[in-house]
Amino acid sequence: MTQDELKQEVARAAIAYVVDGEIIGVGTGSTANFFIDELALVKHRVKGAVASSEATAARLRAHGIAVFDLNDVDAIAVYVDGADEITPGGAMIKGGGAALTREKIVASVSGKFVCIADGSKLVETMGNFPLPVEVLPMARAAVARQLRALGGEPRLRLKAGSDEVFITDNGGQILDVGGLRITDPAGLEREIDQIVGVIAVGLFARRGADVCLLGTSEGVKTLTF
Ligand SMILES: O=C(CO)[C@H](O)[C@H](O)COP(=O)(O)O
Repeated sequence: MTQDELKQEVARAAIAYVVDGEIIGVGTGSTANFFIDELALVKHRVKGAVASSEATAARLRAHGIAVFDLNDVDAIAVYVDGADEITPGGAMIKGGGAALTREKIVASVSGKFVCIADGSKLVETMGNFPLPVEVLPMARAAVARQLRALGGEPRLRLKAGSDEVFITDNGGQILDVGGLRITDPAGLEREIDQIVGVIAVGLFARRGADVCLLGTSEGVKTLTF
């Protein structure tokens, strides 16, 4: 099976977690896009969705799914999103698609985080995938120095195929931090969160996944944490 077929399988499996009559939290990225397309097939069952990015909001609306502002929503039962890496303990690196801050906010008010990922995302120790850190543009160099002091190798994210700096939905910039071997995800998350100028770090350890639907050649495996 191709990686895209595995993503589609887990996206389809995640529909089992949709709660009737509720507002669903929806993540960002190619796997989340497959989920949105599956959600569209059962859209009559849900009240609508809270989106973790402008791209996700646009895709939901294109399918005729109502998009709610998080400020108008008290609680979200289920949040469905992909990951760049996930450990057997449910900690994740996210933000390859640059939506880490809004993803973290929506996940923080959600009762259950359902991670959907192809099997290549499961790792014993995170860090092969450069850790995204969203920063205020004026603090970029100062934050980068502190990330270097933690042993990381930050690189400013550019727009694909261009020399222009990538700007997030929030007006932030992203430092992709290579060279880390993340043996204490919650500790590193806390440490990076404390750096002044950081908007959010793409480590989801203190609020990790509750369930991971992992796409493998033997079918969808369900990991619960
Ligand atoms: O965190 C994310 C976006 O900010 C995505 O969930 C992550 O990058 C995985 O993406 P994909 O489903 O395309 O592999």
